[in-house]
Amino acid sequence: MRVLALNPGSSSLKTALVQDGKPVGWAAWSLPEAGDDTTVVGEALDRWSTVDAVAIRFVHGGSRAGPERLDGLAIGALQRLIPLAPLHQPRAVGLARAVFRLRPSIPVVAAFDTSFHATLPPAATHYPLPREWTRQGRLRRYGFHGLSCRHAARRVGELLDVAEPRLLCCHLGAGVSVTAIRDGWSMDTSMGFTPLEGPAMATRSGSVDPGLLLHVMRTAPMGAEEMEDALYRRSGLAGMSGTDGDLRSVLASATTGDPDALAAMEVYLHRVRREIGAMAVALDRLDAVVFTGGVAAHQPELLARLTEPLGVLGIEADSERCLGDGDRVVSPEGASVTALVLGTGEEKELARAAEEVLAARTRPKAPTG
Ligand SMILES: Nc1ncnc2c1ncn2[C@@H]1O[C@H](COP(=O)(O)OP(=O)(O)O)[C@@H](O)[C@H]1O
Ligand SMILES: CC(=O)OP(=O)(O)O
Ligand SMILES: [Mg+2]
Repeated sequence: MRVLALNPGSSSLKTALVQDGKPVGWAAWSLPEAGDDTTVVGEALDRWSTVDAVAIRFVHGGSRAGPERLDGLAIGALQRLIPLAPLHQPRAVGLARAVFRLRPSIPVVAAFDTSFHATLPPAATHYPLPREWTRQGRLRRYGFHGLSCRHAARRVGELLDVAEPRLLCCHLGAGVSVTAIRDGWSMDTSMGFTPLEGPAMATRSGSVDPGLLLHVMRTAPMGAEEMEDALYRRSGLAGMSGTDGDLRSVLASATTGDPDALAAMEVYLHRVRREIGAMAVALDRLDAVVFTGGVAAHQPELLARLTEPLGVLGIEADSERCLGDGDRVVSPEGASVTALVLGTGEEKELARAAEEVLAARTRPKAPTG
């Protein structure tokens, strides 16, 4: 099956043609350079003319436990989740609508970041808020980067000779999260109700004391839109350093001795380390730590600096090994935890989801009686 995978991230739009599980074509844009949804989809469908299905990454799927085939009704339901993932969900909805417009006969499958975390233990999903707020089960922690985590768990299973591996998946892209995974199951994760919780990100604040936000609301009153803009688009590395938040820009400013950029890097690394520590306690032992996402792929030299103070958890990365290519072990010989850099497998997981959903639809029904 030839699946066109569409992966709208917060700083990029990645597309791939995946044939029988193997990516055979790839195109990516930095945002905001990518054209409008119809142009992107039109170009992809022209480039890879024979496509059996389109798979789209939706970061928020609410309580959906697995991928699903989209129709107009389903898109409408996903559109209602836009306020819970304002950097991602509008583009995913727009891409789906563009495929329907341009090629109404191609099946479109949505795969959700949140589905991987649908089985999180209750203690990891529940917010300590008034019962009246949480009773319906909607105001809870959902978790994100699930397609990336699923791929990381799959690769660790293939690469390490360990039964029921316990691993941490550190996704370092424009969004940043850390997830504890036990034998393929999510045990805890740093992102929550929205992809705003957790470490500092490219333009997102990550976790801040809610009391600080209350204070700001009182002293500099602003509406929800303005607060959303500040927390999602004007905070994180961008807000701290005065750059666009791309790690390349922050590192370039830090190299010139810019004090804000230097401080931003320290805060960024400190907050990722803190989440690594927090997630480790969701596992009864630690076999592996995976670094993935654009930063792990393109700034692997940062990983030795990131892991330097993590010896207390047995996590180490060797600076020479970090500089290698492809999926690789970066921990030194004899380290108690295997540290790996893995390519981000979201597009492969998208294609797999489309194959699963469409195979289930065409499979003949088992005879009854
Ligand atoms: N070609 C590249 N060269 C160097 N760094 C890159 C490159 N592409 C991405 N990055 C780094 O990866 C980060 C974005 O990660 P990525 O996972 O692609 O983002 P998204 O969250 O949009 O999916 C950027 O901040 C940048 O530091
Ligand atoms: C969920 C999320 O933050 O995704 P990305 O890193 O692709 O922006
Ligand atoms: Mg991404």
